Amino acid sequence: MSTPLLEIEDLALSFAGVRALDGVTFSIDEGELFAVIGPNGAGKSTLFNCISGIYRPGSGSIRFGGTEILGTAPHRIAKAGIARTFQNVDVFPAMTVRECLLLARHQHLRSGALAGMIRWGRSAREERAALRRVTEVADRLGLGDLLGREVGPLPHGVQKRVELARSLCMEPRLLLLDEPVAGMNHEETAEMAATLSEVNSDLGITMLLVEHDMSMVMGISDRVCVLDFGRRIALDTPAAVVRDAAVIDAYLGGAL
Ligand SMILES: Nc1ncnc2c1ncn2[C@@H]1O[C@H](COP(=O)(O)OP(=O)(O)OP(=O)(O)O)[C@@H](O)[C@H]1O
Repeated sequence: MSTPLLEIEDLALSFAGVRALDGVTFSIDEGELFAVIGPNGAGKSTLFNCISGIYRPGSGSIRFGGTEILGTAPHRIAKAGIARTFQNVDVFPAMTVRECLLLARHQHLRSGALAGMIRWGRSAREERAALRRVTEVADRLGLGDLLGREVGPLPHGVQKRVELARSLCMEPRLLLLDEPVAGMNHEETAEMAATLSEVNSDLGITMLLVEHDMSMVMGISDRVCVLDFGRRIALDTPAAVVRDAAVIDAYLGGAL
């Protein structure tokens, strides 16, 4: 059997006595669309912040592609292939969609400013490749016609797409999606769910999704992990999780 892409083992983190994560263990295989759900305060965002290196857990282990990443700086974790989107749209409003995506893509350009001045040939080639990649991603996410538009005035649902596009421009192996359909209407939610499924199956990008919209989660996820008060109370297929008595009691009774 191949090594899982992400292995979370016995992860624990407390804030002033509050156990935000309490011995959480699970692993995600390459290519999976994996969801983490649970009531408010269950520890979902804390988990994301531990994986992306923003929080340092008190104990446990996080292995990515077989390598321990716990204690690694956030920019190195991003460079290693873990990208994330945020619960609240976090894009620069005065930038155009193209500028926004190029900025993300820049992380992958090998030439720095000085190298760019000395070896402008390679730098120019990389810039052209970056533009090509940005255009491809924008087209895939239905943003092709909006590349020259400023992000600020765009509708919320489109801004969420720009955020997704930005993370895809980093060519991640693992994408952490923090409430990708929060604040979206029914139609936008259905479109985003279809896009995430496509990106997962067509580009083979493994996804870890946190989301409160249960019909969306259950419709697109391969497996679902349920947290409650920082502890894992279930880990199974969507069909099994919706029938789990502990999950219904802790969360789904209210969410469905
Ligand atoms: N920086 C922090 N300082 C203190 N307590 C925190 C901090 N971050 C999270 N917590 C606490 O840790 C627990 C888990 O919070 P977390 O935000 O991870 O939950 P969540 O599942 O993401 O909730 P939601 O669905 O509302 O986003 C909560 O009790 C929260 O109050």
